[in-house]
Parts: sequence; structure tokens; C-alpha cells
Amino acid sequence: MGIRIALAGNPNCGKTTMFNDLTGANQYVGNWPGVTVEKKEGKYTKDKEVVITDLPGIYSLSPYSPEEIVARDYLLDGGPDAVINLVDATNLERNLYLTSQILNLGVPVVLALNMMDLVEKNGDKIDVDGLSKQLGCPVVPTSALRGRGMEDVVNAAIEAAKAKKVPESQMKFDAVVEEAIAKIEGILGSKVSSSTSRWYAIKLFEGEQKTIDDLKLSASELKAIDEVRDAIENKLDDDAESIVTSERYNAISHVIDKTVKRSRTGLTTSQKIDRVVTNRWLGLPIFIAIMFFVYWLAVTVGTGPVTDWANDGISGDGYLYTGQAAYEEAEGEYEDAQGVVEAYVTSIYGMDEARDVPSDESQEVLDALAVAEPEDDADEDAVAEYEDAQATVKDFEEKAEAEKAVAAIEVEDEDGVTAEEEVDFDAYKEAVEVAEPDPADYGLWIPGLGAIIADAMESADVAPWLQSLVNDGIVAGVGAVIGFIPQMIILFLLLGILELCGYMSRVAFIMDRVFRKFGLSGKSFIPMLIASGCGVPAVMATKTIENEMDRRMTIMTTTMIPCGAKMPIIALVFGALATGNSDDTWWVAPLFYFMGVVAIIISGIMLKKTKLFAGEATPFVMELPEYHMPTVKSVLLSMWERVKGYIIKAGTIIFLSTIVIWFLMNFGDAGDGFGLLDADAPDYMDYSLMAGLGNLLAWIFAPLGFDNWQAAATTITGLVAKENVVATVGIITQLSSYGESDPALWLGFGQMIGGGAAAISAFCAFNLLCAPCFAAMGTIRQQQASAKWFWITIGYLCGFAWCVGLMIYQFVGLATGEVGFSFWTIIAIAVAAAMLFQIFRPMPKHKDEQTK
Ligand SMILES: Nc1nc2c(ncn2[C@@H]2O[C@H](COP(=O)(O)OP(=O)(O)OP(=O)(O)O)[C@@H](O)[C@H]2O)c(=O)[nH]1
Ligand SMILES: [Mg+2]
Repeated sequence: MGIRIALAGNPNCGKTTMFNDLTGANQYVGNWPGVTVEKKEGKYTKDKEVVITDLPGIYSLSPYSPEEIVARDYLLDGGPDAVINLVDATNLERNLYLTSQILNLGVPVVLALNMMDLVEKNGDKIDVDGLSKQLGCPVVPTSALRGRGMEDVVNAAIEAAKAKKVPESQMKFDAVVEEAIAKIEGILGSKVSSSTSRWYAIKLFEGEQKTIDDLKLSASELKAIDEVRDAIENKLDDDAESIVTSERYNAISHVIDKTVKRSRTGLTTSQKIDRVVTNRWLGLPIFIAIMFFVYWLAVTVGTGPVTDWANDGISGDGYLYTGQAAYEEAEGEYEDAQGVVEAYVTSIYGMDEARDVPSDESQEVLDALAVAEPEDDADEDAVAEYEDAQATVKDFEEKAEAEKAVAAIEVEDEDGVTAEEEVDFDAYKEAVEVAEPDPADYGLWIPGLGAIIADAMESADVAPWLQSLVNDGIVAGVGAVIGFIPQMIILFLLLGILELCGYMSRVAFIMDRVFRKFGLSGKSFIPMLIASGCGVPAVMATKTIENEMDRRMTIMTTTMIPCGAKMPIIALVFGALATGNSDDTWWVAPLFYFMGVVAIIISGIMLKKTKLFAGEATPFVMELPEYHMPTVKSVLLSMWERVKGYIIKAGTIIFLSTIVIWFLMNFGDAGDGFGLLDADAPDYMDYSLMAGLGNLLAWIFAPLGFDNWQAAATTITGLVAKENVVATVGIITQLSSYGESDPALWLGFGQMIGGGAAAISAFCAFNLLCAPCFAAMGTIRQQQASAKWFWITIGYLCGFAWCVGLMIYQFVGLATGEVGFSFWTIIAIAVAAAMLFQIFRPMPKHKDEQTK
């Protein structure tokens, strides 16, 4: 027969940490209360017969909140063979309150004095044997974080379970109360077992309805119990529940006096830090500064050499490990030469002034110059193409020589001073001769996985469509996603440290002050913290919000915080706005994080004033855990847990999506009916199914500045998984065929959107704020537990995102001259006015509220 052991205790006392240590599981641990909301089972690694259950943290066994009910039902009816009651030894007064209730349950109990490392550091002393005598159960000092005392505590629990030894606590109430409890135990008689009779008697004394219902007492028994209660209530002039509570605290302080010696004088380090960090004025600026730093670091450092390596070295053409400086110099020379050639050609055949690119005629010459001489064994087509190109070039050069054309180009010297330089025919000829450098000549060059796969398929004569599927679909799509993993790692490392050291629970405290002003509960902030990792657990975490309307509203808004998968979108936009020069736009990435926070606050204020959500915010009580240095292992684990999810997604959902997306983009109206499109034809994608789908929806986004089918299609694929946004951009821009060292994807994306900074920002805002991915939507459906509320949520998110995108495009565009004043500008002004009105108007009185 197996033995079942339950881990019970206050929130944030280390239950999940201990559970993970004992079972080798990897449940989520965070240094704030309310992390675990459902019970979890696992097998003890050292003895598979022992099943351990992690319970949500609770302050008492009163059936008030959902977590308390889960824990209490399990302890009372699920019947664990023993309970390990974890207590935070740095805060025994509060933790022993739950203990005093657990001791009465009639199950064997072992007390784990957790966080002993902190107690020792504070210099406090706890008399373990004395405590054990007082509580009437074994007491084991532990440190779950450092893995100390883990075996001892489980062994003690197994022993207690086998011996079925229930605690014999010395904790007694005042004589009058004890007498009353004894009387009720008498009334109960043999209705309950002797080991649980004290528990039931106290609950009946308190008059708890759930117990009365459970025991199905007769009217006369109830009457007798009421009489006992009334007598004491009159005598002590207090209600029974308060009497029991204060008796418990009295008994606890008696135990503590006897067993704990404090060395503490003045403020602890944690309290000192908190005076600054949670300061009324400094708290918010410090939080903003920290988050700015986190996002800035993740995006700028993350997009540095490491991302280059991931992009080029894994999915791109390849990566140059040594000799980069020499190669870059050669590449620079080559690019300068190309500039000279382009300037010279366009000086004769002109520019397309409107689009600021070479005219079609110029482009034809430039393309012809790029055609390489065919190999000896090349087929006829290639030879013919080369000959054509040569003819075009010859025509051009004859014309140029005859005209003695001279072009002017701007050159920049080392000090950044620009000067005009003349390009004549000889200079042009010289520039044409400069060959593109081959990185393999400059150092250790390792071809990328994408290039290796492409070459292998080429030499194996794989069907062209399959080559395209693999190169342009899977490698381009999955590769674009994988390229962002370095950023993800940095982001999650930093967030993990902030969470585990205890800072994030301070943030909830700080945000509560902000939220409260607007009638929102600070409790809503915990899901938002989790949402910066992933929206799915975040929506799950809303369970702990008791007030139904607060909970629904939090579910509606929490996914507006950018999750890990939205990070690449931010990085992409950041890059597109920076167009290579990230010094000027370093603030973009953090800004989009705060856009999420602000969007939630604004949504909260607006929704709170609608009839749907009217009402007071529930009070938010939360104690601040002590700060502590997180272990390297726990930070790495928390990072890995989140990055792993991302990698798994890249290999499953994203992989499948890229195939579907490739199909949608390569099949369509092929001229002679539906079929595979000819990828060599210019703009072939415009005839694809995806283009059709995108065009169908593009009008929706036209007022937001991205009305081409590419941007619309990208947004739609983002609804499956946000990573798809980057993957789709990778496929549409066909960047697997490039693979140069400058972030081509950024530029390609900028061109794809077609607009300037305003359109790009509007695209980003819409994609960050609109409905989340399928997985999160599923969780929303489940947690809202109502189809109506699900659609309200999705509708609100999309509508709000559209309005924000509209305002960004119209107002920013107007300021930068990107858009003119139009009908949609008027709509944008109307939307802004309506939002401002809803935000600033006084809280309306609603009928149903008045009747309350
Ligand atoms: N210093 C120290 N920290 C600990 C110890 N045990 C756990 N912690 C930290 O305490 C915090 C809370 O740990 P969890 O395991 O999530 O706590 P929990 O009891 O499961 O919390 P809920 O799920 O909210 O009920 C984490 O930051 C842990 O790293 C310990 O023995 N010493
Ligand atoms: Mg937990």
C-alpha cells in the first residue's frame, strides 16, 4: 500500500520548492503568495510508493477562498496518510495559525520548520524539541531552497503515517471555551471519530454552515449547540468565530514565548530595502526604471552578436567564426563599389523619384550586371540568360561612353564628413570589377543548417516544390523564430531573478496603490506578472481573485502584457524602426512593455465605469516575503521552463503553421487554374491563397496604415501563435535566400509593411494588444466559463487594439507627415475623445447598485 503525504502551509512558505525537490518535478515557484492554485501530485523520488501532494497555500481552513476549499477538502475527505505542515520559520506567529487548525484534523502531522537558513542568518534561535512538545507532533528544521532536511522530514512523515499517530497538542484555549468545546463534543458523541471530534466541535462552536450541512445534525442537537454558543458569546461579549480566532492567537503566542529567542534589533535588511523600493514616491519610478532596463537589455544585447550567430550560423547561409574584421572591410569595399555602380547607372537611366529607387530601366542594367558567367556544364537557359544580360550591359556601356557621362556621389570619410565625388566611366568600370567577397576566404566559415539542407536537397535532385517548402517555408519560418531565442533567454533570466528574489511581489504592492485609485484590485497584478512569460498560466492565475467581476476583467485584459512570444515582434519592430542604427531607438522595446501596462490600466478604468463591471474593488492583502538571493539553479530552471516551452512550440505548432503558411503562399491561381505557383515569376505571391485571404481582410487595417495583404496575413497567422508573426514575415520576405550579417529581416519587414514608422508602430500595437494565441484563447474560454464572456473578451481585445492602432497611425503619422488629414483622422479623434470621456467622467451610478 502506498503512503500519501500532503504538503500544506501558508502561501509562499516553500511548499512547491519542497515538492519539486522531493519529486523531481518542475512546478512553478515564485516569491509571492498564491503561485500554486491547484493541487499537484508526484511520486517521491527515493520511494515510489510514497505519493506527495502539493497544495495551494492557505492562511486558514475556513472555506472562504477557492484555494482554501481545495486544500481543506483534500485534507478532510481526501484523506492523506500524513500531512507535512510547512511553516515559514521567520514568521512563526502567522504560520502557526493554520498549524493550530491542522493539528485538530485527526491526521498525523509533521511540522517542517522551513526557511531555517534565513532564521540562522537573522541570528534567531528556535527550540525545536520544545516546539515539538508543545505542538504534540514531530518538528523538523528544513531549508527547501537549499535542499536541507528534506529526507528527514519525509521519513518523519512516513513514520507518523505508519504509526497513525495523531498530534496531541498542548495548545489549549481559555478554560471557559475549552468547557464549551467539551460540551459540544459530548453532544456529537460517536457521530465523528474521536480523533476528529475536537475539529468538528470547534467548527460547530463557530457555527460554520459547511460543517453543519456536512454532519446532518438533528434539530435538537443543533439547538443544544446553539445554546452552548450563545452562553459563551454573552459571557465574553464577542461572536464565537472571533473568540476562537483570538484564543488561537493567544495559544500561539504562548508557544512562541516558550520556544523562540529573537536577536533582532531595529529593521531587518528586507525592511530597509522596502522603505526605498515601496516608497510612495520612489516605488513606481524604480519599477519603471528596472523594467526599462530589462527590456532594453534583452532587445539590444540580445540582438547583438548572439542573435547574428543564431540567425546566420544556424538557419542562414553560415557564420564566420574568425577573420570577421577583414571580411567586413572587404564587404564594405564591395558595398561602396556597388554604390558607385548604381549611381553611375541611374545618372543615365534615371531614378524612380516617387519610390526613391532606381527606375525600371536602371534596375534592368543593375540586374544584368549581377548575372554571373555560367559554368561550363550549365544548361542552355542559363547560357541564354547570360548572353542577354551581356547585351544589356553592352548597350548601356556604349551609351555611357558616348555621352561621357559623369555621376556625382556622396562619400563619407572616417570623420563622418561628407563630400561629393565624381564618378566617370573609368571609375565605373573599376567598381564593376570589384567582386563580392566570399566569407569562406577570410577565416573559419561554417555553413548554416539552412544552407547545408538547401545544398543537400539541390544535389539530391529533390523536387523544386519540396525544396521551396523546406527552404522558404520551414527553414525560413522556424529559423526566424529560433533566431530570437537569445533575447528570450536574457529576458527570462532577468525576470526570473526579479521574481525569485522577491522584488515582483513588491511590484504588486506598488501597483495596488496605483490600481486602487482607479477602483481596480492589486490582486489583478499577479496574473499580469505571470503574463510577461506566457498568457496561459496568467489567465489560470486569475482563479485566486474571489470577486467575479474583478476576475472576469482581469482575464479580459491580462494578455495585453507582452508575453515571451510577442517579444520577437517587438524586436522586429525595434529593428525596423532602427533600420540598423539602434542607438536612436533604444527606448522602443521598453515602451511597448509599458504600452501593455497602460492599456490594462486604461481598460480597467473604462470597463469599471460600464454597467457590466460596476462595484467596489476587493481589498488586497498581501504580506511581503523576505528578500533573498535566488540560487543560480532556481533562476536557470525558471528561465529554462519558459524558454523550453518556446522551443517546443517552434518544433510543433510553428513547424506545422509554417507548412500551412507556405502552402497558402505557394498555391493559388496559377494562370491555368488552381495549382502550384511559379516561384520565379515576379510577385507570384500576389496570386496565392494567402494573398486572397489577406486581401479579404486588408480593408480592416487600411486605417491603421498597413493595408497590403502581407501585413493582414501576418496578423492572422499571429492568432494561431504569436511566434508566427515573425515566421510569416520570414516566409513572405523570403529571407532564407539572403542571410547577410545586417538584420535583413528587419529591413524586409519594414518594406513589407510598406509604410513608415507610424504604420510599423500601429502594426506592432495591434498585434500586441489584439486577441492572444489559440492556447491562451482556449484558457480564456475555460476560465470565463461562458461563451458570452469569451466573445466579450475577444471582441474587446481586438476592438481596443484596433482603436489604439488607429490612433497611433493617424496621430503619429500626422506629426511625421506620413499621413494627411482624412476621414479616418476624424474617426481617430472621435475615438480618442470617447476614451478620454470614459476615463475622466465620474463613476456613474448604476441602478442595480443603488438597490443593493
Ligand atoms: N531562503 C529560503 N527561501 C526559500 C526556502 N524555501 C522556499 N524558498 C523561496 O520561497 C519562495 C516561495 O516558494 P514556493 O515554493 O513557490 O512557495 P509555495 O509555498 O509553493 O507558495 P504558494 O504556491 O504561493 O502557496 C521562492 O522564492 C523560494 O525560492 C528556504 O528554505 N529558504
Ligand atoms: Mg506553490
